[in-house]
Amino acid sequence: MARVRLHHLQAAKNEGRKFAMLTAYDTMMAGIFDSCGIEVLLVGDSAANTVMGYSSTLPITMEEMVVFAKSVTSGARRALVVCDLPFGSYEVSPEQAVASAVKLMKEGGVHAVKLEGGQYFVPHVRALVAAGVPVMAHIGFTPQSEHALGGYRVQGRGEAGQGLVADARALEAAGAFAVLMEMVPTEAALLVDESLSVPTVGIGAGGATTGQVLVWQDMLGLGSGKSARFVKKYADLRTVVAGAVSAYHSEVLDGSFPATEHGFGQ
Ligand SMILES: Nc1nc(=O)c2c([nH]1)NC[C@@H]1CN(c3ccc(C(=O)N[C@@H](CCC(=O)O)C(=O)O)cc3)CN21
Ligand SMILES: CC(C)C(=O)C(=O)O
Ligand SMILES: [Mg+2]
Repeated sequence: MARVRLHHLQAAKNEGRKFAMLTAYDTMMAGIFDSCGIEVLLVGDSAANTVMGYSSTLPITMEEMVVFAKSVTSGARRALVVCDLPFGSYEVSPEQAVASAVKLMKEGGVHAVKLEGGQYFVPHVRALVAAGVPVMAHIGFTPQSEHALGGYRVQGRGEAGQGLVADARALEAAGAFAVLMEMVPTEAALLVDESLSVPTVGIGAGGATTGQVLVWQDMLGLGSGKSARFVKKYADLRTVVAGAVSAYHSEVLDGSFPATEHGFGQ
């Protein structure tokens, strides 16, 4: 199958079809998701949480993102691979944004980048697009600004919905190929989607967006503890993994693993 390209995502919007996006951070999971037909893989800075154990996405570095990006692109044959620009790698200037994106494309092999923020980042998006870097914009709840936003909370309620529309339109005009919305009211996301020609992607943004995205450890039930309202658990991998690992553990202790067939003859 040929690579998913930007115009395929645009065609989905134009023709009223949907596409699915899922995070990936390593080559094996990327390969599985790709073979399932997931259109877009996101090398999310959520790797800071899901892989590295940080409590926010702020600490992850460019060097670390490059490692995850390389791992994902080596496992993805068909999916479009989008990589988050991590906190601190683009805000300073359009030039900084281009330098960071070029590194992720050159060393990580990704096809596009995603950056968090509204109208303020129009010059950054313009510079990236001019340099040949496809950009997905991320508005609504932007985890890299959790301290500025005052915590993990829904954005764009009431009057603020118009602010989302203004941001989204400005980012589209700057050349963003898609706009992702995180934790915004369903009605606000619908309004944004209707205001844009480019596709939208949602996480906790209702069903009106062209695309949906989830963090894979959330949707496959690998994590412990309570997950966000927008997560649907499609599997309980934590229980599956714990069961298998416990069986291995007890078989090693009681000597039933390895059996004869796991050993080599003379
Ligand atoms: N594992 C994981 N899943 C994610 O979806 C995710 C990350 N990590 N890291 C980066 C960002 C942060 N995100 C998150 C994480 C948690 C909530 C959350 O706990 N939401 C609560 C409270 C919402 C509120 O108070 O309004 C919820 O119940 O949805 C939201 C967004 C989304 N992203
Ligand atoms: C939650 C998604 C949209 C993301 O940005 C990430 O996984 O880092
Ligand atoms: Mg992210």
